[in-house]
Amino acid sequence: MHENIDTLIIGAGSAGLAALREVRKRTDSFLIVNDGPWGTTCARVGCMPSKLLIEAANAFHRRNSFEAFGIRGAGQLHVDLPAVLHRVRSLRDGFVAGTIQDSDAGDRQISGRAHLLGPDRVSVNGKEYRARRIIIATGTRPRFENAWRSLGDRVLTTDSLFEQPTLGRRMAVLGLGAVGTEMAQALARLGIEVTAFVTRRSAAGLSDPEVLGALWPLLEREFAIHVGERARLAAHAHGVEVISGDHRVVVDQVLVASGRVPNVEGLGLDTLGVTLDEHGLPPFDRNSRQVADLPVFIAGDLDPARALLHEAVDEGHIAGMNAFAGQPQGFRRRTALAITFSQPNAAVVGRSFKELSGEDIVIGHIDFSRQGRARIAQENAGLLRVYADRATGRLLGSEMCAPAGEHLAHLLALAVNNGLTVQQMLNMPIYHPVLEEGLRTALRRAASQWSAKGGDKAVSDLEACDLNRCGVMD
Ligand SMILES: Cc1cc2nc3c(=O)[nH]c(=O)nc-3n(C[C@H](O)[C@H](O)[C@H](O)COP(=O)(O)OP(=O)(O)OC[C@H]3O[C@@H](n4cnc5c(N)ncnc54)[C@H](O)[C@@H]3O)c2cc1C
Ligand SMILES: NC(=O)c1ccc[n+]([C@@H]2O[C@H](COP(=O)([O-])OP(=O)(O)OC[C@H]3O[C@@H](n4cnc5c(N)ncnc54)[C@H](O)[C@@H]3O)[C@@H](O)[C@H]2O)c1
Repeated sequence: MHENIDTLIIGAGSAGLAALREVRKRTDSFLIVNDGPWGTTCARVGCMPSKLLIEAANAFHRRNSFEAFGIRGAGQLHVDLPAVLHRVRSLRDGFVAGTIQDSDAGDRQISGRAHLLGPDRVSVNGKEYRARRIIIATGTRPRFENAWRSLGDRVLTTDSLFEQPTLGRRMAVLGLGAVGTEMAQALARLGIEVTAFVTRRSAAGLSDPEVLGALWPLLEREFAIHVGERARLAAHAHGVEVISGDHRVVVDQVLVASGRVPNVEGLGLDTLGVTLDEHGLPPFDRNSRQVADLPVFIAGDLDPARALLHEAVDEGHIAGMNAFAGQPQGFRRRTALAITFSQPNAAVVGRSFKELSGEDIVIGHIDFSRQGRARIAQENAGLLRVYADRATGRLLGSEMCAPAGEHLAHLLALAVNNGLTVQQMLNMPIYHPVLEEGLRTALRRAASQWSAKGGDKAVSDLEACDLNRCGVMD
């Protein structure tokens, strides 16, 4: 026995729920299937609880600049970790409840693990469904070695970190991608003695060695970083021993942040009749999300190319729309934008330094250690670099670790998205005193390289115009 439906969505994360919004506009004959807890990775164990922890950590960290501001008594403050974690969960639960409520599909949502039986057949909880269209959005899970399970709650991932009633005094963090960088700094700022283990000198997804070179010592000022062999974990009388080559550290708990793996096991992608790649994924078009020429679409982090919330949501919408299009359409994707919420914020906008390698580019920079507004706020650290095409002056990308970098990165993304040149960016008004003046310095330095005279002062931000026709006051 089987049931016929029009559309079946596998996975109710941010991508699956975005697809659901499109599907509901087009048919009532749908089913969304989710394995495990509802409420999305982002709200439950990802973006939201991590930012909640970071905000608490940064609030406490601000006490370190109080003396400089002339505010005394900061030494009296202390962190109540159970209270911090309670607030994280409490607000997080509200975000999760909102997500569940907004996406409620009544009896057309079921809990269970879906297995494909072919491009139009899916089994869930022992029942077979035949669907005209299938959207697969099963996301990822933290990379975790089976051997570590015996160490119980001493080895955490972001799936379990925020559920802890409290945390140990000493923690190791494996990996300094976005998760590791954000969490290592936040835990250190909450007073935990953190040692990060990495296999190579890289952090926060930065590819520009100068920007990484600016961020690295700032991180090292807050927690120890060991670069070496892949870390091994062993039970120890006083916790867990983390071993990397000759380097050994005993900690109370370990946070594994060494990446995420796509949820493809047991999904039955091999029944689609197409060749799977080394990650177990079928061939699909990144702009239309269609798998080969099948009525099957892929969305979200399952495809690791752009494993970020706004991209997962875009992909869900694209998949949902294209599932009903006679001829699936390719959508122009947004300018790349990735922000790691360390302090200073690390960000990559547009094309990264690595992606531009070998191209004829002009680079402008600003070192925030002497930037006015950053000094006023006692946040004067970091480096921002902009990359522009030498031939056209168009801004191509940027990498940074900068105070309020999250906002500067959005401004730059808007410019890259709209194909603006460095000179066009310099035409925008910039207030005083703001951090954007730092960005302007970087742009001016880039612009000065097109000037015959060279040097910062050779460039005017305003384009010359006929005095009779422009610059007239109303
Ligand atoms: C700690 C952390 C912090 C993050 N912070 C940010 C951030 O600040 N900004 C940002 O942009 N991004 C952030 N991200 C990334 C963001 O969370 C993801 O891009 C997003 O959640 C991906 O959504 P998704 O729908 O692809 O996957 P998910 O939300 O994981 O949804 C997939 C769903 O499919 C289910 N599933 C799996 N297999 C099956 C099956 N066989 N049958 C049925 N259901 C199945 C899963 O259980 C899950 O519920 C963060 C991630 C983490 C881990
Ligand atoms: N602010 C944000 O937008 C944000 C925050 C967190 C996560 N995310 C997203 O979630 C996804 C997962 O992030 P992530 O940081 O877990 O993964 P990641 O793949 O970005 O980083 C993992 C890092 O761990 C290193 N590593 C791998 N094995 C290791 C080992 N054995 N020991 C030490 N280091 C090891 C890798 O070289 C890599 O640098 C990413 O796609 C990221 O974009 C985004």
